[in-house]
Amino acid sequence: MSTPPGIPSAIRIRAVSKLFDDVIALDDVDLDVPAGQVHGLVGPNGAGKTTLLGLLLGLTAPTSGEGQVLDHQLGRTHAVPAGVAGFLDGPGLYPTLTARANLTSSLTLSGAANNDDRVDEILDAVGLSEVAHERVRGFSLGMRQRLGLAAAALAQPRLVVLDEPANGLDPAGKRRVHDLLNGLAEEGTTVILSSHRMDDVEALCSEVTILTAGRVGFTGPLAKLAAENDSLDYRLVTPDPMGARRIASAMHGIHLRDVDRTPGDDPAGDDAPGAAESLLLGATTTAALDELVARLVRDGIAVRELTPVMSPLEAAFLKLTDDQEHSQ
Ligand SMILES: Nc1ncnc2c1ncn2[C@@H]1O[C@H](COP(=O)(O)OP(=O)(O)OP(=O)(O)O)[C@@H](O)[C@H]1O
Repeated sequence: MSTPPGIPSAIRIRAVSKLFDDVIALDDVDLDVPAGQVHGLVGPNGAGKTTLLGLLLGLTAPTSGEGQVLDHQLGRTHAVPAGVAGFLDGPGLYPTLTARANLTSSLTLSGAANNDDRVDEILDAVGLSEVAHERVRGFSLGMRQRLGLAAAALAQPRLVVLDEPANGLDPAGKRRVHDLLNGLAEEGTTVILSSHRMDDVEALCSEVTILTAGRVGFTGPLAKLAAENDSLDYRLVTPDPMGARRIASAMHGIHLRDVDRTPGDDPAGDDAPGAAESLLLGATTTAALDELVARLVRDGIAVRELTPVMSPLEAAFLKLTDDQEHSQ
């Protein structure tokens, strides 16, 4: 998906390949990320995600192709390019310094004036105020992740590049990280993050790039991914599975997969009136699904639950990965 007219581009990469000896880590990659977007990068192990993030951070240069990251040409740089912040393989922190001292020293290193209020604010945002004066060497993985993110945000970057930012975080820590990243994006910062956690990517990102074996399998809005899926599977929970089956089987765009009784839904036994069963069905379009619900309701068949078995992102991820495995 190219950057819409009028919106500045944060990342514009064209035909980039990266080889490590005879290993093709990236193969003819194009990528456009407009300023202010939270963009997800997903793909199986070895797909080239870290290599791509490394290029954005100036850690390595492409073998061929070209690209612009903020105002810089893609290439190996001595330090992370101005305006860019982030980390690969966990944040670089000083274990013998306190959390607070890590942040103030990262400000000093970046040449910015010390700003106690901003440091306090950011420590609070990542939920580390209470341990601000403790040495980082005693911190858990999740606490280090949050402190690394705080250091990245403190630099007031225009682009944040993150590898698995929610790694090791408990649900509360994850929510704080999500809030911080969304806050950065609202202020106009572009965020690009790589993750194996599809739920994180779906919660945070408006657009996603799926890499398989170094190539871009899909890039664009998550909504487009959903629309492009041939068929998604849904679980329908209803007390009248036979009635629902009859209606679903007569409909275009709906495919019955199987019937299975939902565990724990029927404590009174199989013959209990109103016992709910779940029906697995595929829907080729959301319109077909809407029509199914309308018909069920019209026939007085209760719909207790209708949920996707797999998200569009997960489904696309698996399909692209399968296609790639079969083509090898
Ligand atoms: N420095 C390197 N030297 C040699 N090969 C490398 C190097 N870095 C990456 N590779 C290879 O390039 C390919 C892409 O690796 P990369 O780490 O970018 O994938 P990834 O998508 O980040 O994987 P993961 O999800 O496992 O972190 C892999 O085959 C990897 O072995």
